[in-house]
Amino acid sequence: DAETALMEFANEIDPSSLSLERLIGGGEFGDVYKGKLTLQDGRTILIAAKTLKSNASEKSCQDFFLEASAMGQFDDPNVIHLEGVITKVAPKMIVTEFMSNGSLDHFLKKNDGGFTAIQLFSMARGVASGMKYLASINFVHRDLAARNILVEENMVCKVADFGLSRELETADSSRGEYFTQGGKIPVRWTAPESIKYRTFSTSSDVWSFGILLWEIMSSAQRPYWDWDNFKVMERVDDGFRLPSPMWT
Ligand SMILES: NC(=O)c1cccc(Nc2nccc(Nc3c(Cl)ccc4c3OCO4)n2)c1
Repeated sequence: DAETALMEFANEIDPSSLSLERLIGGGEFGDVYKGKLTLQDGRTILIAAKTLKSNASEKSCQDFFLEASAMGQFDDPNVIHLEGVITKVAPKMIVTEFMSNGSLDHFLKKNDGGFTAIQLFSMARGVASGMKYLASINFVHRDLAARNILVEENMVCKVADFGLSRELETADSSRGEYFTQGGKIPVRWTAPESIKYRTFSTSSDVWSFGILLWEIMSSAQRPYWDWDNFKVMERVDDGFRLPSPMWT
């Protein structure tokens, strides 16, 4: 199960080496804090710690540790780095490197129009590089969007938030598809075949990357604007595609 997998891919952090400073976000499973971690070599690094609510369901606990065990297997400069987990005392935590500029959608909105084309392309390239790495190890993200990309002090972008990602379980390796049992699908970012047949693949992640590029070039406007999800699905099925954002 997820906790067994976790032990193989994640360090158990001694809670006494961790200090939490401020709340930086809230999520489905719990809150995210900025903090400091003292490493075994004595160095102190900035970290982010995602906590698991004490009243979390068994499924939430499994999903929480699935995300951590996924991150623990990754090793790429454009994929968020897992420092470790706390599982032996409450609250359970996932601890990662700290990305000081937060999520890409907020970063783009906050700096609306303030970036050069080179800066925007550099952010896009970083995401593409992280996703190329994930595809090379057969990981399908399934929720690639600007909200799930984190931005470092030097504007380096890293793929994060693997709550929906799954290792490719390919019945038919030539097609490399993952079948999902159910659960919410982020319609505006999801490929038509994934919505229709609930099949996800590296190809469907590429579709999501295209929507993310539109977000980058439009200062994180909402894809398809104020259309409801049914109109998005219907019009995309009919061949509609997002227009190039106006970029002066
Ligand atoms: N500057 C800010 O105010 C700020 C706001 C939001 C996030 C971060 N930064 C930030 N840095 C790293 C990770 C996260 N969030 C996150 C994710 Cl997405 C997945 C799993 C996990 C996380 O933290 C520990 O485990 N966040 C910084």
